[in-house]
Amino acid sequence: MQVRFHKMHGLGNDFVVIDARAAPVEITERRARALADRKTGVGCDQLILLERSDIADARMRIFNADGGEVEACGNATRCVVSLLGGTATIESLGGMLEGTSIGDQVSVDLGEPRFEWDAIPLAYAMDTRAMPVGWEELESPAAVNVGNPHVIFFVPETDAVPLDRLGPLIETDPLFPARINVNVASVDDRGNIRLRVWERGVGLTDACGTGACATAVAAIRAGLVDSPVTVTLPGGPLTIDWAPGRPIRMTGPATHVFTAETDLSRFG
Ligand SMILES: N[C@@H](CCC[C@H](N)C(=O)O)C(=O)O
Repeated sequence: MQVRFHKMHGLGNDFVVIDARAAPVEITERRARALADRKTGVGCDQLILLERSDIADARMRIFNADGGEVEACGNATRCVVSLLGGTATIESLGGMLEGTSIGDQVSVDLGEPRFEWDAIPLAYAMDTRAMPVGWEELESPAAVNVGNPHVIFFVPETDAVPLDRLGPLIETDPLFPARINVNVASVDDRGNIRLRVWERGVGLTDACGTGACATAVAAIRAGLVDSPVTVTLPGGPLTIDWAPGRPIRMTGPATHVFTAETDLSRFG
């Protein structure tokens, strides 16, 4: 079965986007994992499937490179808005999203963050501003759900953290029944944060839009920075705007790399 796909990225966090609004496409966990494989498939951090929606311009389904379907992806949301053009609404497992493209920049509204321990979700009750837990030098994280679950460690220097070793340990810790995205952040000043992310179901990525949102929200909530704040990831900067009781707004680039066709039956 031949399908057309778009290769896109947001600050290096890359996607295979299949537009299945006109003709349904079946994606299984095995097929998503095979498509995402960088050696034998097309290669991407996330596979994005666009379907028809009765309540929005499109329904966005997100599959991590390990094949698991998840609720939210900030960088992919910007890419999908730029693909749909102008101002677009998107239905997702994480909630209703809305965004606008202005040149190569896309601004998206990701809804309100959740802080309750069972909304993260955590295995048991604790204060999500500073949780009394730690993994080696990473201690007292905050947790925020921005459609998907994030834990955030504020550290003096992000590059000094062995995230490739600690990321998988934290992602799969029983404290996080849905697993978790792991963020390590350094606050440079009241307008700037540096961030590295170990993504659930993927590993280290060049950028994570929801990670930037969760980190900015945790830092604003802790009084460490002011909104809007620039969050700089290895792939580049995102601007995050948030105040309590308001939705999170993220602005950054969306890049279309190429459009091609592939035979889906190759991938199981
Ligand atoms: N790259 C994404 C996040 C993708 C989903 C995440 N790995 C999860 O499992 O929740 C982003 O830009 O937000």
